[in-house]
Amino acid sequence: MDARAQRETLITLSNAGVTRGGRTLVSGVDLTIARGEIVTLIGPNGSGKSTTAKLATGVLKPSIGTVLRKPGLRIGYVPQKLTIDWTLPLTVDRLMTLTGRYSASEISAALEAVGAARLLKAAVQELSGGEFQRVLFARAMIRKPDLLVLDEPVQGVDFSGEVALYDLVRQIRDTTQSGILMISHDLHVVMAETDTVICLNGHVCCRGTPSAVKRSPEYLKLFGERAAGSLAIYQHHHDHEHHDDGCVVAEGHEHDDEGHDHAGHHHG
Ligand SMILES: Nc1ncnc2c1ncn2[C@@H]1O[C@H](COP(=O)(O)OP(=O)(O)OP(=O)(O)O)[C@@H](O)[C@H]1O
Repeated sequence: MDARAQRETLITLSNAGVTRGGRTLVSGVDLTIARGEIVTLIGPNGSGKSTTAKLATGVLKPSIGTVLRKPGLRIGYVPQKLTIDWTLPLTVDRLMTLTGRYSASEISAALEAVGAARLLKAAVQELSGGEFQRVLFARAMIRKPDLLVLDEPVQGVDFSGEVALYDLVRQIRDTTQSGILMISHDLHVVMAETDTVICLNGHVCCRGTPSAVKRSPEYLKLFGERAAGSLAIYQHHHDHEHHDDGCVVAEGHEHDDEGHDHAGHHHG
């Protein structure tokens, strides 16, 4: 069965907007997120990205328009910043239980799923930027969310770490079929797998696939001619198939147990 054809819509914003004290923070946002879909919000500082994400998650109520969420929608949130008392010792397994009660096996499985199993007993203060982001992903995923909201998932991470984190986002999308709403605060990278980029500037400036947005006159007008170079699209050319067990299907072979050569992936 075609998974795309039966994708369940998780959230629908129709002409949604927020006003505060007579000021419009964002308006006219139409947006849907379905299961297995990646939507990325971009735009300059103060353009309404966080406000739009808060409308989607229900943290803010719309002043104008409507926001519909699938009943019982479970949301996992990876924050841009986490307020932690960095002077107190805190291990990763303890961090995982600060906002919910989970069994040791649930915690291990969540860390395993993001490639961070070995960090279980590590001190949060000693993690690298990329390791910390992975732990935050695990903390969001342990709730088995229908929708994962990622507020600037790659900040504080170097380029190879970025590549690894985008790989992880794709893997989470593929394995869990959760919807993903990403906020990119500094426009530098949009995942090529993003189904829809929504470029905000207090309203929806333009929208579409990453490459369509990059070429759109509204986008170029907003960010200038240099913009086309600044919106780097994180490419992942998937030129092979995977078996259910994750093994690569070698061309002309039914199953290749040693077929873990991912030379076909190009990151750039
Ligand atoms: N609770 C609030 N009350 C009043 N104004 C607010 C509130 N929250 C945000 N704003 C204003 O709304 C506008 C949009 O803010 P928002 O945080 O959504 O932007 P953003 O695109 O996420 O920005 P950044 O990239 O800087 O994080 C800004 O001008 C901000 O100052």
